[in-house]
Amino acid sequence: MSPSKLDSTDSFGHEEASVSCSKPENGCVDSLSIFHSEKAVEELLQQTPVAGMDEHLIEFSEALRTVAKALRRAAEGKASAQAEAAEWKRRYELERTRNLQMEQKARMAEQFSAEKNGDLDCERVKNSDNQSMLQNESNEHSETGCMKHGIWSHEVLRDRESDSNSNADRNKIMRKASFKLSWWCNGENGDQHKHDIVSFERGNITTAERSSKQISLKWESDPQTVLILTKPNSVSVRILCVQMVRWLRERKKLNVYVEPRVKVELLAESSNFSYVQTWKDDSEISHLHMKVDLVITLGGDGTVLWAASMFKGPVPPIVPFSLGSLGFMTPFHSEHFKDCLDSVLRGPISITLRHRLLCRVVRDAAKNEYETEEPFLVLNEVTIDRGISSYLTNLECYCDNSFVTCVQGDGLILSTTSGSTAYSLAAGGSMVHPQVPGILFTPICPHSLSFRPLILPEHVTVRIMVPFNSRSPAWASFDGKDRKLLAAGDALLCSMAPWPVPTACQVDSTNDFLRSIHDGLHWNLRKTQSFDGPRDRDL
Ligand SMILES: NC(=O)c1ccc[n+]([C@@H]2O[C@H](COP(=O)([O-])OP(=O)(O)OC[C@H]3O[C@@H](n4cnc5c(N)ncnc54)[C@H](O)[C@@H]3O)[C@@H](O)[C@H]2O)c1
Ligand SMILES: Nc1ncnc2c1ncn2[C@@H]1O[C@H](COP(=O)(O)OP(=O)(O)OP(=O)(O)O)[C@@H](O)[C@H]1O
Repeated sequence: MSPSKLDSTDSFGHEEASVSCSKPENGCVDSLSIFHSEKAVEELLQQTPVAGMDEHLIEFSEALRTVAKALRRAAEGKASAQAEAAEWKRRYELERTRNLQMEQKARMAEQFSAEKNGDLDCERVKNSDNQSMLQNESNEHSETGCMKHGIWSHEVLRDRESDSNSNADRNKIMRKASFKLSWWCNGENGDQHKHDIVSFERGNITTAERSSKQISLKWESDPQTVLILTKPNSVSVRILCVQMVRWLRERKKLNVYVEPRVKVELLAESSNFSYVQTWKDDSEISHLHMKVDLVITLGGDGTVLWAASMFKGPVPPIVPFSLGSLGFMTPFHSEHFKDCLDSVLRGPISITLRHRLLCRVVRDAAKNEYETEEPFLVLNEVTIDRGISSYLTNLECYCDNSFVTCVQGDGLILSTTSGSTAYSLAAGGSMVHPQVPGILFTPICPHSLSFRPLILPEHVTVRIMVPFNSRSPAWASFDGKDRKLLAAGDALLCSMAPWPVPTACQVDSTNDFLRSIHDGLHWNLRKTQSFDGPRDRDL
């Protein structure tokens, strides 16, 4: 610190009044020194005025007092901003730790499940009559378990489910079909499984793992249970659902789950549908991912969003049939449903791993109790907008701990790459291949000429905060649903979720994406220029 000193001695030889104002190294004045300065001015003014004292000295002292007050206010403001920043940093660290823990938990659960299944298999090999079948399985497992031929992960998800109401079913083992995933990249052969993302050998930086790979799913045991989700209030969907349920049960011998509403519709059609399974209360939905091998959606993109929203953790592969108007994420045609499902059930199939965003609302009022509201998982986007308010939205945006910008406009969209062709596109964002991991940062009608959309990397946490000086609250909505009020001081934290949504492809993820932007959006449709006309003859 280097104190700057203002000394004055009046012309009558009075005692020297010393007003010191200390200045820290970062150039900001600290509040303690300002307090001393102000006190010194106060003391100076309280001294009995000496006859004939220069009026200028009084004016000067008044001015000095005003300056000291202003400096004190500034320092107080800074201190409170620093305290707030520290608080947010703490919350950010908490969020990061929580995400890491969640990922770790998921990994451990996977490992545990794989180990458990390994044990289960061994026991069954010993005990079961059907030894040969299990022997084959166990051979397959050991092969995939060691990541041969660039194939990752053998995931056998099984759970033992005993139904207490039925003796016959008591010992029934409900099996989830196991599958393996593999992926490839142009130019790579058997060497995909380097785990270093970036290697630095002999001074050359090379990347081994890139995220946009075509992923292929191969069943290791036959799928047995299918969940069908349908768009409500559609006659064509209802008719197709009836045909599909029958075919899956009678021809494919599969267990079929539907939503309670659909079960009622099916029973109204025929009492033969009593074999169709459903759930009684919503808490059972959280266990669905352990029972279901495959999810089929009959509807448009909204039905795919609906299906994804039902799974708050891992999502089984989804086969989306198109019965909507646009169908960006629904590549399968309902007319050919038998052929499509035959080939999906047989495998292998290309899948698109659609990344989701994990969004958490943090209330200012809940500063000290971090665990407040249930997080949301979105497949398309989270939108923060002005709702019914006619004022500009004012949103402070941070990426990890760095300030990004202040959005003044109708709002902001934080989108996945799958959502890049939805609301974000309408707001001027770029279209991005769904397998590119990243967070799109797209303003809605910003009142600024230079606010271009951004794409942020996958590993960041974005924080959107409604500042205290905002004229109105903001509203957050998740895939166009569940609106939440964000009052001044509240914030929304958003990061990449560990559970993507695997959707089956018609061809592969790139082909399907390009088909969608051509057929669905008529992207870059223009009449081809004719050959006749002027041309560069001399080049
Ligand atoms: N101005 C806009 O474009 C706008 C406004 C509000 C919401 N939306 C989108 O609607 C979505 C909710 O869909 P919904 O079906 O429940 O509502 P909805 O019935 O209002 O349909 C919205 C439209 O967006 C299309 N869509 C949805 N996801 C898409 C995607 N990933 N790529 C391309 N198109 C997509 C749907 O096919 C549908 O035509 C939101 O997540 C949001 O992205 C768009
Ligand atoms: N199983 C379901 N239960 C409740 N609501 C659903 C279900 N499936 C879809 N929805 C909702 O119904 C609405 C319309 O669905 P969807 O987008 O699939 O049909 P669409 O509008 O005809 O298709 P498109 O969007 O392609 O034109 C969406 O808001 C979606 O959230």
